[in-house]
Amino acid sequence: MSRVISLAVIPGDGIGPEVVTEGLKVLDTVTDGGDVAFEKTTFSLGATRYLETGDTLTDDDLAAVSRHDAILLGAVGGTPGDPRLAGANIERGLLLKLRFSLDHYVNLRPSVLHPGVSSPLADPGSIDFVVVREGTEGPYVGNGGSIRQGTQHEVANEVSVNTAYGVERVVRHAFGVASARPRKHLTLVHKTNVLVFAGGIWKRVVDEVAAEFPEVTVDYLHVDAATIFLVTNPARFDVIVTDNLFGDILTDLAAAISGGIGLAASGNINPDGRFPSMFEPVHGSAPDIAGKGIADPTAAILSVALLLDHLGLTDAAARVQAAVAADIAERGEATRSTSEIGTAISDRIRAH
Ligand SMILES: NC(=O)C1=CN([C@@H]2O[C@H](COP(=O)(O)OP(=O)(O)OC[C@H]3O[C@@H](n4cnc5c(N)ncnc54)[C@H](O)[C@@H]3O)[C@@H](O)[C@H]2O)C=CC1
Ligand SMILES: CC(C)CC(=O)C(=O)O
Ligand SMILES: [Mg+2]
Repeated sequence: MSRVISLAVIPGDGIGPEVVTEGLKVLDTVTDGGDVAFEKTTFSLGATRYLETGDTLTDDDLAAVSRHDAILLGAVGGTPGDPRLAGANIERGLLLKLRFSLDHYVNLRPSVLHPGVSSPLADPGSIDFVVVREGTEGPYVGNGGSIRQGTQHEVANEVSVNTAYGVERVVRHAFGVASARPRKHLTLVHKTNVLVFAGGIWKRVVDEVAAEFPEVTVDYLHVDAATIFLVTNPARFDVIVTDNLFGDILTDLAAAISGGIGLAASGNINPDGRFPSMFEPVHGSAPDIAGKGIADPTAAILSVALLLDHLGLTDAAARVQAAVAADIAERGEATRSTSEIGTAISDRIRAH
């Protein structure tokens, strides 16, 4: 064995553990007999753990997770509105704390309409784009507050933070992604007509960095118009760069048009390599279907492919992607369980 990779596994809540099981099944298959071994440590973190212990992500948890080469996460969070979780804020206290502490400033979310997948769009054309979502700033940083809370005179704010440092590094990364793709096109999505300060910095930085990438063509869309074109002409997109909030929303829409949220994978990347990057499906813990064995594990499996690619294991990543594409192509209308899908994809990898 020439290389050992330490992997922190955070199955999380709801369907998280169900889809992570299938992701690991595929990871074990694709690395079986090779010269790379994954040494996995499972971390019990999430709403379930919070309800049992009152802990969300302690300093010790964070330090322990950080010591790994990479992280695979299922999903965290309980049923929206569950009063027992009202004070916990699992999403901010766990998921965002991980992304911020590990400096995951690139949130990479590819969307591809695979052959055989039915899109809700009448005429989707070709869908093959990647959203580069900023991962450590924007309105998600917790820069807000409320006065007179709970009264009729309450005033609440949630301020979007956009630093020149933070915007520039993610924009430069997005140009690099665009430059490496055949179409070499980048679309900035924001709302510069109204959010003049936040939008202004994004527009200025994109214009400046564009000069370093003359091979990349650039355009701009307001986020509301971007939602129109994602539905009417998704083929126009190659790389989208946008802030944390717009990227969150647009990537659920991107998933929906390209076959569903069960297929959408993502990577929270620390490009500098100072911290482990974290790979996870775009979807959440889906409490409405948890425990039924019907969640689609494909997004988690494709997240494993992104993880392998990030670690430089490009052959293994390509084998997982090919097996997923083949499985999707032959899916048809048949209903299979979460485990059956994971096993079918593993079997395809083994057979090739
Ligand atoms: N990265 C994470 O850990 C995320 C966590 N959340 C949390 O997850 C919980 C539920 O959030 P929701 O807004 O309901 O979003 P969700 O993504 O969990 O579910 C939205 C809809 O998509 C369906 N769905 C999701 N994943 C699926 C899969 N793999 N196969 C088939 N159907 C799937 C669900 O059944 C539901 O109908 C909340 O606590 C939320 O905060 C939400 C998004 C991301
Ligand atoms: C807690 C949220 C930021 C999670 C989410 O919806 C996402 O990252 O897509
Ligand atoms: Mg989201």
